Amino acid sequence: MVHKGDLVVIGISVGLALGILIASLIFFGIWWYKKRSNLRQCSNERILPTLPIRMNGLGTSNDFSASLASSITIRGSEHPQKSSPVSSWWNHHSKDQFASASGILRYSYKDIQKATQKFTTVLGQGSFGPVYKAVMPTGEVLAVKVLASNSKQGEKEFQTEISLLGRLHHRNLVNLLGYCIDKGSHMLIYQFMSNGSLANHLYNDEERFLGWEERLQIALDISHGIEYLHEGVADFGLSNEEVFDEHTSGLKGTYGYIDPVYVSTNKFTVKSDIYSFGVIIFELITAIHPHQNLMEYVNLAGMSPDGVDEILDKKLVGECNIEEVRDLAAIAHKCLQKFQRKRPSIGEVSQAILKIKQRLLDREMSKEFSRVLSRIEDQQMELSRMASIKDGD
Ligand SMILES: Nc1ncnc2c1ncn2[C@@H]1O[C@H](COP(=O)(O)OP(=O)(O)OP(=O)(O)O)[C@@H](O)[C@H]1O
Repeated sequence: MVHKGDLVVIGISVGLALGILIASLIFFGIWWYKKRSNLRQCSNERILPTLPIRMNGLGTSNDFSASLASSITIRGSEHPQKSSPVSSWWNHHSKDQFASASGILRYSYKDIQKATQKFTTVLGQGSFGPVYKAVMPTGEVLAVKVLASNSKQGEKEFQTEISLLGRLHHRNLVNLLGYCIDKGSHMLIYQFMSNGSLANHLYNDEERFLGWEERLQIALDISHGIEYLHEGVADFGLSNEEVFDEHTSGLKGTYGYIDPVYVSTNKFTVKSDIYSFGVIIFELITAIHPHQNLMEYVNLAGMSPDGVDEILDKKLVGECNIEEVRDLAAIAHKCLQKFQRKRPSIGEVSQAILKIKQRLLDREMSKEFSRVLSRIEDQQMELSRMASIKDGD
């Protein structure tokens, strides 16, 4: 026989046990949900790594720079900016402006509009859109590439690309410093190259003349820049296989430099860059622009081993070693091979250019050595002449 009092005690006990069970379930549920969110956040961070903010010009020291293929800008004596003015500028702006996807700066449309004087300071035009000079309130000078407005790329996709581009650091590549995605515009913000483009130096008579040794060095620097992109950035997924195709990217590149295989197949590979580089090497040798029938001249010159002598830049005639010119032309011809598999890798191109450069340096050294020797001989003759005069006395 169960008493009424016992029933009450049992009821309370069961109620308490149920309450504790439900509370534990709720607590466990919240804990489990938080853990899941943290995990998701961690995996997102792995995809979009947060990088330290870089200041313009820091860590770069080289004379010439190249971005992929035809984008060749000559680096001048940019002085590294001290971090303090940038930091103080930072303090004067709202934090939202700098919400960065990858550690590089995010600029507002308004700031870029002001810095480019309402987009009137055009530096040049590339296949992705116009490039403007921007002077920031700190005095910092930047180059702003405004991407074509028909881009359907979403903010997240754009930021993912920025985070990849922001991880590229090489002394022969122009640094990406920031970006702007605002009012439907997509912009990339680069370190400003005060010496302008290679084309400017080759085709503008008012610019300083580029000697043979400098041109060889430029070819080598470009080669090293491309080598970093092709072989030094392992986690970028760039390989001998297709890099991207027309369906996702659209046909891009400047007429005259684009690999005909890419045009006909829409498949872009590292060998397409090799082709573009071949065109640039011939520009360095001939100072003929691709739009001025460069390829016709090159094809004619390719018919004989010394054919390049006929198309050598007139300013270089008598100013350089013709064997070195022919060797560089031979490398460029290989880069322009019709079949991509016959084109050399960028590593092979760098090695071949390096060999020419080494020969040039050896030649310079032996010239200097003979100069010193002949000076010593002159001095010896002068000494013995003086000695014979003294003996005569
Ligand atoms: N960082 C920079 N500093 C100074 N001038 C620049 C800079 N970047 C680009 N320019 C100028 O803008 C022009 C266009 O550059 P952009 O990189 O858009 O295209 P490109 O290299 O000429 O061709 P492509 O679009 O085929 O790569 C260059 O030729 C150069 O004159």
